[in-house]
Amino acid sequence: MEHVNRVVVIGTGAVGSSYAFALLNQGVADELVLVDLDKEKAEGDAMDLNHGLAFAPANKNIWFGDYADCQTADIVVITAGANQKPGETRLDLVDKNTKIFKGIVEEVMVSGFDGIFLVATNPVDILTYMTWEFSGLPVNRVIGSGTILDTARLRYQLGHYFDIDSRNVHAYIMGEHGDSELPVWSHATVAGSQVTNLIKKYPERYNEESLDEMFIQVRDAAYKIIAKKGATHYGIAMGLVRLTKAILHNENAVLTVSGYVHQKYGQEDLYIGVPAVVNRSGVREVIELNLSEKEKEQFNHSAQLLKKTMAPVIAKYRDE
Ligand SMILES: NC(=O)C1=CN([C@@H]2O[C@H](COP(=O)(O)OP(=O)(O)OC[C@H]3O[C@@H](n4cnc5c(N)ncnc54)[C@H](O)[C@@H]3O)[C@@H](O)[C@H]2O)C=CC1
Ligand SMILES: CC(=O)C(=O)O
Repeated sequence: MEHVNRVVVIGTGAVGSSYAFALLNQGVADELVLVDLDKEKAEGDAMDLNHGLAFAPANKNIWFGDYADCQTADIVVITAGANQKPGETRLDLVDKNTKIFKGIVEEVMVSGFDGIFLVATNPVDILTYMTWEFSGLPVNRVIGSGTILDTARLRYQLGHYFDIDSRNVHAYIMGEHGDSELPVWSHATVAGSQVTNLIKKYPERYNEESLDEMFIQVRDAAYKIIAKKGATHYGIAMGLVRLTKAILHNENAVLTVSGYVHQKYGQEDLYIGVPAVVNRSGVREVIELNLSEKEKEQFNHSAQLLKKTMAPVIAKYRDE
C-alpha cells in the first residue's frame, strides 16, 4: 500500500495558516492536520481550506486535530508562539517561546511521534535547538527554517539588480536568522558568474555599495514588513513548503536551514543557518563552505551571539 504523507501544523496563526494554504495549493502532503491553542481558529481554518479542495491540484484530507494526530505524522511543523512587535528583535522572544515549545514538543512526543520536526517560530535557531533537546530525536530529524527566507530575499534582490530570474541566482545568507546574519558573497553566482567578478568586470553598471545595500534590505526586511502590516508570513510559508517538499520527495535539495553544526565552521553543538542537503531523512549533511576570512569572522560572531543568548535558556530547562 502506498504511504500516506501526513503533515501536522501546530500554530495556525499568520504563518501556520499561510503555510497550510500554500501546501494545499502546491498539492504537497496527502493529509494536513491543523492544531492551535485557539481551537475555534484552527477549526475555522480547516473548514475554509476544505472549501478550496475543489480547486486544488489534488484531493487532500484536511482536518482540525490534536496532538494524538502527530503519532503517524511524517512532519510536524511548529509555527506557534509570539511574533515580534514593532521594535522587538527575534531574540527578544526567546523566553516566552521556549516556554510554549516545552509544552508543545512534550505533547507531540507523548503521541509517539517519530518523524521530522520543522520549526519556524522565532528565534528559530534557538527554538530548533530546544526542540531537539525537548524531543530527544536525532539531530537530522529536527530542522529549523533558519535562513531559508533570508536567502530567498537575497536571491530576489540580486535577481532584480542583475535583471535575471531569481531562480538562476545562487547565493546564501548564513548564521542566525536575525540581525547578526551574513551574506556569503564568496559563493554568490548569477547565471553561473561570480557576483564579485561581475562587479569588477562591469564597474560602470554594478558596484559593491549596491551589494551592501541589498544585504541591509534583506537583514531588515522583517522589521519593515512588521512596521507596515504587523507580521511577515507569505515568504516563510512558501519556504516551509519548499522544505516540506524536499523532505517528502527525498530531493537531496541544498537549502539554508537551521541545521545542527558540530565540528564544522569551527563550531560545536549549535543550530544555526547553514546550507544543508535535505531529503527524506531530514538533514542528510551540513555543507561546509570555504568561507572568506571576513565571512568566517561574521559567522563566528553570529554563532557566539546565539550561544550567549541560549546558555541561560538551556541551563534553566536542564535544571527543571
Ligand atoms: N522563521 C521565519 O523566517 C519566520 C518566523 N516567524 C515566526 O513565526 C511565529 C508565528 O508568527 P505568526 O504566525 O505571525 O504569529 P500569530 O500570533 O499569528 O500565530 C501564532 C499562533 O500560535 C498559537 N499558539 C500560541 N501558543 C500555542 C500553544 N501553546 N499551542 C498551540 N498553538 C499556540 C496562537 O494561538 C496563534 O494562532 C513567530 O515566532 C514569528 O516570529 C514569522 C515569520 C518568519
Ligand atoms: C519575522 C521573520 O523572522 C522574518 O520575516 O524574517
